[in-house]
Amino acid sequence: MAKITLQSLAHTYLDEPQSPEDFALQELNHDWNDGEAYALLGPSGCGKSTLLNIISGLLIPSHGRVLFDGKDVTDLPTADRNIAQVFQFPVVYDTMTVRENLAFPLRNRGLPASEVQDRVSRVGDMIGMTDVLDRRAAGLTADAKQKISLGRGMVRDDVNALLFDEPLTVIDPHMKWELRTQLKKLHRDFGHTMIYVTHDQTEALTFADKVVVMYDGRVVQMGTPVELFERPAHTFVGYFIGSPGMNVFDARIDGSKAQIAGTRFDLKTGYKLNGGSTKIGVRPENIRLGDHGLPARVKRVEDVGRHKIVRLDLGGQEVAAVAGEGAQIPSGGTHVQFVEGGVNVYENDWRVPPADGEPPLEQNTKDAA
Ligand SMILES: Nc1ncnc2c1ncn2[C@@H]1O[C@H](COP(=O)(O)OP(=O)(O)OP(=O)(O)O)[C@@H](O)[C@H]1O
Repeated sequence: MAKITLQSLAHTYLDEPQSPEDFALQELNHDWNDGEAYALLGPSGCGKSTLLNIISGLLIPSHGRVLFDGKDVTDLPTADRNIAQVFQFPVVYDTMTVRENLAFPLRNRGLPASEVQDRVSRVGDMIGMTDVLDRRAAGLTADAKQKISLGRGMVRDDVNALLFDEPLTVIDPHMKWELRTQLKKLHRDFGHTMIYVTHDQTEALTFADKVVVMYDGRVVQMGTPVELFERPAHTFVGYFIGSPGMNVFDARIDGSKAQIAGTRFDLKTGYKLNGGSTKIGVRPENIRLGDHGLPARVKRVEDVGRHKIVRLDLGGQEVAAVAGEGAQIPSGGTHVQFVEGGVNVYENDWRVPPADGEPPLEQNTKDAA
């Protein structure tokens, strides 16, 4: 396995870029640690495939370098990077059996027959295809063929990295869950460096140690699922992660005092700001309804099983709050309060940490007084 370093990496598909908007990938500098599982998450067109293709060698970046364990591989073709890749759609040899397909990357490298057999039966089990190992791939469904592709990607344990580009798109929902669990187990057992591209937050958050969130050609945050949830570095991360996403309010902030829709309140901690546009982000899970706080009006209540989502109007801004299954929701006028530690402050859409430092993350969910 290898540590992957991206040095001043950027990419434009244009020959003569005129402005930052002409870049599909804005400049980034990152280390992807050896043995960690990363998810690359973001909406369509944000640059995920561009970045993955640069790492895999399918695309030579217009700017910057890619290093594997300190060795510059920027100009090396995919075949010389010693990586395994699984794409959105199956790549299998139809004339071969499932077993031969799975064994192919191992035989190619001259592994002894007994080792090939061992690994193939283990991977066959992992993808739920033990019973059909001796069937030809030609007659199988697209779903089954994609499982073979996944298995082939996972069968070698000597690759620098395993790269997945939306590999579960054609898999049925139950098997998706199963395969994700298996991929996680594979990572625990073998410690591959894995990069998994997806636009599905559930997939990203359940699979990865670290999630890399991309937006508009930029990496806006690289963090653990808890960090992304509790401290979104950019308002986009707050909005994109979570269901519903984070509420983002236009706010005036002066030291430790804030004002939303004409009502002032105490943030309990100060923020050093530089005169940019300021916002406050609060997760729906960190909003309580009651007799005190910011005046709001209940617009509707959505019952989603284990909890309710309350949609409110706060001075013209829409707010979502999560309430317990049995909670009594007032109709019409009410007040909203923010849970202490559940408030994030943003300037020009980037998070500003409290001036006196961050409290530990696990203490972040105490109820407000
Ligand atoms: N071969 C290409 N030539 C020109 N522009 C491209 C090319 N491939 C991608 N782009 C552009 O680069 C930007 C990033 O695309 P990319 O495919 O990397 O995004 P993505 O996040 O992987 O999207 P998706 O999830 O839809 O695959 C988009 O604006 C896209 O139109």
